[in-house]
Amino acid sequence: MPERGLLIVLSGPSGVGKGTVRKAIFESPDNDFEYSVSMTTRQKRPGEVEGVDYYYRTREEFEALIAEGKMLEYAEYVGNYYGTPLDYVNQTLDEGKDVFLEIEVQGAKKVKEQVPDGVFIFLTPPDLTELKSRIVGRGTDQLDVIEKRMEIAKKEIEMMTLYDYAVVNDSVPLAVEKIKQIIKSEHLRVDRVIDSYLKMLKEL
Ligand SMILES: Nc1ncnc2c1ncn2[C@@H]1O[C@H](COP(=O)(O)OP(=O)(O)OP(=O)(O)O)[C@@H](O)[C@H]1O
Ligand SMILES: Nc1nc2c(ncn2[C@@H]2O[C@H](COP(=O)(O)O)[C@@H](O)[C@H]2O)c(=O)[nH]1
Repeated sequence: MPERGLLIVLSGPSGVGKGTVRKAIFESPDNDFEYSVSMTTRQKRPGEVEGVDYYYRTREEFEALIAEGKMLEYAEYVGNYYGTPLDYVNQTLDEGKDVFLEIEVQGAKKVKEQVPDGVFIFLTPPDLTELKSRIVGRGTDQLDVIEKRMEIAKKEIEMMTLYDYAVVNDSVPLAVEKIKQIIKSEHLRVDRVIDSYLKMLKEL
């Protein structure tokens, strides 16, 4: 059986650039992570594709999946549910592949409780003014939603202490490189490689 893969959680406030950084990581020719597509009850935005950006479900469908224990985590964010389907994550980790989640902070906290040996990376904005201008510049949200996202962002930044690493997203290529380096180092941690060495010693 292959060694179980690593669960990588990229989180941080709305608009910091999680999606942009994650897409850049997955577009790298050397990428070998598997992306866990989330499920949401929010409306599909122009250009988004079912099964690629999200699985779009009704509230009733989402709540049924929660009741059946099919979500690794879920959170309600600005009036919609967002969550990580459990089976895909477990199957892919069991195949020895690293799974990458891009989720908001409440959900990341729940994942940490269940998978404490995951790698938890908090993406931070250079400052709050820049964060707001990124959300406004993206042009996907009405003013009231932008204000809600900014209020939530301030509380989320306070939760950074729950994470293993903080990466400032001042430049996308630099943030991508730092995240790749973090994951490479995590793979070399003694507690991750010790089992294979112990097995080798037993076989001597
Ligand atoms: N390093 C950066 N410098 C300048 N702009 C950036 C940077 N990273 C991302 N952006 C821009 O910021 C905006 C928000 O990025 P993105 O949608 O990736 O954020 P997000 O954290 O995934 O947001 P949400 O959590 O709401 O989905 C986008 O317009 C994106 O192009
Ligand atoms: N807890 C979870 N949060 C998720 C998941 N998938 C995405 N998200 C986060 O939700 C907000 C809003 O996303 P948007 O697409 O409406 O801008 C953002 O912070 C995402 O990272 C998930 O499965 N669980």
